[in-house]
Amino acid sequence: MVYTVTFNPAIDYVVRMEKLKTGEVNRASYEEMFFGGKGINVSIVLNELGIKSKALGFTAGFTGEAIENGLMAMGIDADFVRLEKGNSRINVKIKTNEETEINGQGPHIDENALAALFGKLDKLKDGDTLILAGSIPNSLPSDIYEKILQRLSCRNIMTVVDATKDLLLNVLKYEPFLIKPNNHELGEMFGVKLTTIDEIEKYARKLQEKGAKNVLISMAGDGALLVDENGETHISGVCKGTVKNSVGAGDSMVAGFVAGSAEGDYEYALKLGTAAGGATAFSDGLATKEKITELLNTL
Ligand SMILES: Nc1ncnc2c1ncn2[C@@H]1O[C@H](COP(=O)(O)OP(=O)(O)O)[C@@H](O)[C@H]1O
Ligand SMILES: O=P(O)(O)OC[C@H]1O[C@](O)(COP(=O)(O)O)[C@@H](O)[C@@H]1O
Repeated sequence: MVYTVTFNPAIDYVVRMEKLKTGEVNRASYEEMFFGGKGINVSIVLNELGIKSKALGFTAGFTGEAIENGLMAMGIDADFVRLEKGNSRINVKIKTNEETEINGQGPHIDENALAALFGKLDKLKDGDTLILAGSIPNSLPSDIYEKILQRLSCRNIMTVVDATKDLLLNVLKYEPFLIKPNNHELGEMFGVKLTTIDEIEKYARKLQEKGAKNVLISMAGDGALLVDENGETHISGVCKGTVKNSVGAGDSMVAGFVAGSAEGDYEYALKLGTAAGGATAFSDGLATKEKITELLNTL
């Protein structure tokens, strides 16, 4: 069974306008809402690819209820811990000729709620896959992902971590199966600006030296680089199309890679991940199976 954990689910409120004028009233030419947060996005795209997962994490208030109902309507199995106070986030994504995002902090997660999540994670069995994805609310310490992996380390569970900075660096010693920072996040972790593919590979290998098995570096419109667990480097192709909304492209890539590695080798996993990422970038919402297949055939 595949489990995703989203500590900080969100409703993604996407608005389009020609130009964003700060300090003025702006009127949107398009608006849409999507149920998101990184782990949830991974569950949605896995579902498109025919892989059932259970979405875990925390929800709160009326927005949390809407997220739970939305996932149920999509046929996604979820088992969130309901927080007593606050509301799940509404993340604002403003599309002009560039993308501006305002991601909320998220509700407070207290010790009882955290213990409830740990109780659910304790039920994972050998052979299960656990995908930890996204930021954590400020109320939690930055070693929370590390604590989860430490707790699971005596079981044979395949782990995927899509996070940044310390949240990611702290887990590497538990040898996650896959990590997927983007090229900017990779540079940020080492305090450097990465401009060439050789530099990106060099720093991806540093993450592997710290313990990660497969290091997948996404590079938006420039595709992705994978250093696989056998030490081989793969450079993806690039999908061609018109970008509509790249929110969730990284999560889609994670879902595609996980689905692909269950079916074939790492070269295929990278292709499916690339197609899924591109399919989301070229759609108003997340990737559909149809769009992923269309792009996969071009790679
Ligand atoms: N504009 C684009 N054109 C083609 N593919 C894209 C585009 N944006 C994203 N993708 C695909 O989706 C993957 C993940 O996107 P990226 O923006 O790097 O992730 P994140 O959202 O985590 O920053 C990329 O590696 C690429 O394969
Ligand atoms: O948990 P974070 O880092 O605040 O990110 C949450 C946001 O990331 C997303 O999951 C999209 O992530 P990506 O664009 O990196 O795939 C949105 O759905 C959500 O609003």
